[in-house]
Amino acid sequence: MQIFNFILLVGAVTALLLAAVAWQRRHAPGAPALLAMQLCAAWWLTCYALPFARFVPEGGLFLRMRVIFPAVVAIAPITLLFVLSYTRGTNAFRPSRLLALASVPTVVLAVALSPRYDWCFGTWRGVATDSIFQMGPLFWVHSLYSYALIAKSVLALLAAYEHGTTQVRRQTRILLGALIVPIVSNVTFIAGLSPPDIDPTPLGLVASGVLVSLAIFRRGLFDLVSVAREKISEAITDGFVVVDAQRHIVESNAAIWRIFDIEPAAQPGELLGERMAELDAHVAGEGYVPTTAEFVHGAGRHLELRTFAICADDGAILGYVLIVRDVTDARTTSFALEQANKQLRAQLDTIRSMQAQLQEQVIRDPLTGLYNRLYLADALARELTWAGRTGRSFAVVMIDIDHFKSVNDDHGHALGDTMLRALGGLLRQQVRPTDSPCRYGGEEFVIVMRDVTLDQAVERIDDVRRAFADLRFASNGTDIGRTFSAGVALYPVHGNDDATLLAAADAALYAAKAAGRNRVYGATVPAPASTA
Ligand SMILES: Nc1nc2c(ncn2[C@@H]2O[C@H](COP(=O)(O)OP(=O)(O)OP(=O)(O)O)[C@@H](O)[C@H]2O)c(=O)[nH]1
Repeated sequence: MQIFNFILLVGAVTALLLAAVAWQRRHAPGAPALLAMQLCAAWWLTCYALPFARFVPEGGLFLRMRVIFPAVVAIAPITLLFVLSYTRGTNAFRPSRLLALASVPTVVLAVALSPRYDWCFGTWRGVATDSIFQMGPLFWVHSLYSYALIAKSVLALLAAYEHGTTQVRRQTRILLGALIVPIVSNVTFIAGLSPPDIDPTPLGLVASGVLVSLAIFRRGLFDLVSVAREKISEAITDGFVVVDAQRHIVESNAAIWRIFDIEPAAQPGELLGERMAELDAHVAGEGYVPTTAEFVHGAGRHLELRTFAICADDGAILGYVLIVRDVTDARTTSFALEQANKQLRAQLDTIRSMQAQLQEQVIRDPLTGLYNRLYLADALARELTWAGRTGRSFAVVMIDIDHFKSVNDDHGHALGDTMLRALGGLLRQQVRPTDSPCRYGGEEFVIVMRDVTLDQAVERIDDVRRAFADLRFASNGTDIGRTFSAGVALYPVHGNDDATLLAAADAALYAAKAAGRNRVYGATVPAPASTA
């Protein structure tokens, strides 16, 4: 019996040592739960090792049971928490889940410790060391609940084993052993296979502690994973911070503090909003949605933020991961590119407008500003197409200033130019936007007039004729003026192509000149439309 007690005490010390190791690695997934697990085991083993029956002969064993109870009821839920945090890689749990896990043990503990209802849990028959424990209904509720949780833990470990790496498989193999040994010893006790006054469950816990030490020290249960994670998190240039559902900082890497240029959090648990308010806004409030955002921090630092929620199986949010990338360089480059693009676009606009100017120069007569002969060819082709398609008519008018040679000869070339410009101005003013007035060459002008009858065209040109005849030009103290003659041909009456129409208009002009000048003749109407 003394050897048995000695083994239990050694087991208790081992459990305490394991709890100390777990405390040192308390940020590793599973370490806090393992710490609690080992404290329970140490408590259980110590109570078992102490000779209660010797101190209190009457009911000493029952007293021992009562002192052990907190550890007995807590160990299965804590084991499940250990396995879940190890397999999921996080120590974060929803409070409602923790409460649900604690509910049955709390009720069992309350009933078992109450003197009135303690029989529900079990009774001791016999006296002192010869007593035998008779399990009550609550004992079975507690046992079933504990076994359900342990079964869930075993299944979670098996799943981790199935999907895990070689390293994880080695660890889970040992952890499965550490779970199964106490189960076997406990089943032996419950099934009555062990001596009635000896519960081998604590011995199972001792063996379990030995296996867990093996997993920690030989298989790097916490070290390998956390060291690798640390190395990776410090090596990556993106900053990250992990917060719980209440937005307390759980984990972060050096890059995030570098990016924000602030002192790292001394220890986990600080509020994100107090350290990095810009980030907090993206995960605060109801109705979280994953974010990809860009914002400017401090003096022109461009930061790109991505957020993810960490969710429980039922979708409830346990926390958030925020990843921040400094994209200042990329933005500066793209800004420079944008500027260069702007400049290029401005240059392109200049080239385009110069091109348009050149085009205008190609089709314009520089003296009068009217279209030139080159444009006339295009205008006539366009009108022919339009008239052919619509079945409408158009007129071709040819104008020639009368006795223009004498203006040059008697008053100088400059006055001749002024007169040509004046007629150009008149034509521009008096024709419709759809008409095309052109300088045909020398003192000859051609106008293409869209959608007119012959009479309308003659009438309009006659108005211009009168206006031009009224113009006076000063020369050496005297006023001089000139008139023009014009011939009008109509599509399709006088021709179906440009050459025929121009020839018809020219013939009418010739007739007008021959009839005494200063008049407008329609091509088919020999009689003058008007005379001066
Ligand atoms: N000032 C000036 N004169 C021009 C220009 N182009 C042609 N001329 C002159 O226009 C005159 C044309 O005269 P003619 O063809 O003989 O005809 P006209 O004197 O007008 O006589 P009719 O047409 O028969 O009434 C010539 O003296 C050309 O030198 C020009 O751009 N500027």
